[in-house]
Amino acid sequence: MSKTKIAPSLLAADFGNLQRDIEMVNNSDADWHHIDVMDGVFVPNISYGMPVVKTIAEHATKPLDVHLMIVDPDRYIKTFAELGATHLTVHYEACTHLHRTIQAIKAEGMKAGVALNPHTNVNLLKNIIKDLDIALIMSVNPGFGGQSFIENTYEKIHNLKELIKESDASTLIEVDGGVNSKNAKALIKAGADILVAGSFIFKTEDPTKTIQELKKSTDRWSIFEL
Ligand SMILES: O=C(CO)[C@@H](O)[C@H](O)COP(=O)(O)O
Ligand SMILES: [Fe+2]
Repeated sequence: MSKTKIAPSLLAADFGNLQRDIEMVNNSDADWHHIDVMDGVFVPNISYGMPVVKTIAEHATKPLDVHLMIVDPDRYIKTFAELGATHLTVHYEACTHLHRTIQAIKAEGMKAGVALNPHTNVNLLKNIIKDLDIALIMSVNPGFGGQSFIENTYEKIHNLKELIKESDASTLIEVDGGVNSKNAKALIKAGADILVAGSFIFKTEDPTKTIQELKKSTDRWSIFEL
């Protein structure tokens, strides 16, 4: 099993000190910056738009994992590529022509991901899984940070892992929402490759240390203990 990646979600950062928090992630053991873009239509919240993503991209030194919670994401694929996104994830529930959307993301030189809401069955990815770099399982309803983890996520990850194996695909499984040091081990055991964590990291006194401890544990679990 390869090492689990940690992607702090900047949605939980202090926006009054955004540069400081981006630099904290740059200088930490984290692997990616996770950037949540919400439109107030697909989800009942608006996070931030292009000028903020541009600022994040200017200061970030690690891959930019952009999670689009917007309707009709095709309209903005090129823009996010120009802004510096390295990974672009769209929602299954927001795309009519998902295959075309994934092709368009790849054509812009980005890794392509599809996110599934908690109610969406992982088997719906069967006919596209080989084309996906990432499948993102939402472990809360998208739209807000700081929500409680939904327990049937483990089963969904397990089933998705089976689908990936059966299909001979190399898709990575990302989990997003309510992730912390208590559920991380079981998530990795179920098959998660990337853990997104917002509140658990940014709402602690020393986020750098929280990332360091999470990374140390996940390295140990993914390599030696599972
Ligand atoms: O996409 C989302 C929410 O819609 C996430 O990326 C959250 O930002 C994760 O925050 P926590 O649940 O870890 O606080
Ligand atoms: Fe997210």
